Amino acid sequence: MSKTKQPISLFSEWFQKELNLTKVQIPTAVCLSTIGIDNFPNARFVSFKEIINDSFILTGSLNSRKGIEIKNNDKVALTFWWTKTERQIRIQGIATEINKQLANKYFSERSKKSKAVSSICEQGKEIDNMERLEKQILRKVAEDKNIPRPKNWGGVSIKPLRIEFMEFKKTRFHDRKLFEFDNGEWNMKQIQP
Ligand SMILES: Cc1cc2nc3c(=O)[nH]c(=O)nc-3n(C[C@H](O)[C@H](O)[C@H](O)COP(=O)(O)O)c2cc1C
Repeated sequence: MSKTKQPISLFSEWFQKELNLTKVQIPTAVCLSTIGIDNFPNARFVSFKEIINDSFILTGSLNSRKGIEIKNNDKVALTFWWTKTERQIRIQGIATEINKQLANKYFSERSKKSKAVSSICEQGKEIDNMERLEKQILRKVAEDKNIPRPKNWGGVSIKPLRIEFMEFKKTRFHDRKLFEFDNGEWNMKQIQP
């Protein structure tokens, strides 16, 4: 193993390059994998917000399936695939809940419609009456006042322990750099494609 460039700055560099080139609607999409209560892995796309203190921030409902799974097991994975630069980034790390102030900040940046959906819906629960639920959301949007952050809406900060950067090559001899955090520092090894 050799010491090398810090992976967080490499991530930011790669992300910025993709953002400069891509035209996709949600370039921040990332696959979040959790370990289910039933031990099945469970994956879904979410939106990557930003890096704070070398950790990756995501937001959403805390008592949905992903929230419950993270509370039960804080080991998670993130997988990015960027089509313009043909790069994949795989991250494994430990998730912790972000504080209320930060959750308030992210919630305040959401559109009124998103705020209304988050405050009315219990993400993942079965719908008894679709029409009633939609009406409740519309009523909430129409109310001429600020919608406060529901207690069950927040975010997680994922502290990475392993980050793999893969550059896809037409030759199939893909470039793979695996960074592992050990004893307070990052080590890198080049791994076979
Ligand atoms: C591109 C994309 C971005 C998404 N962003 C988020 C997000 O930032 N937060 C979130 O809770 N759900 C987001 N979702 C919805 C999730 O995929 C998922 O349906 C929801 O979080 C419920 O997952 P759960 O039942 O595992 O908790 C996004 C979906 C897509 C396709």
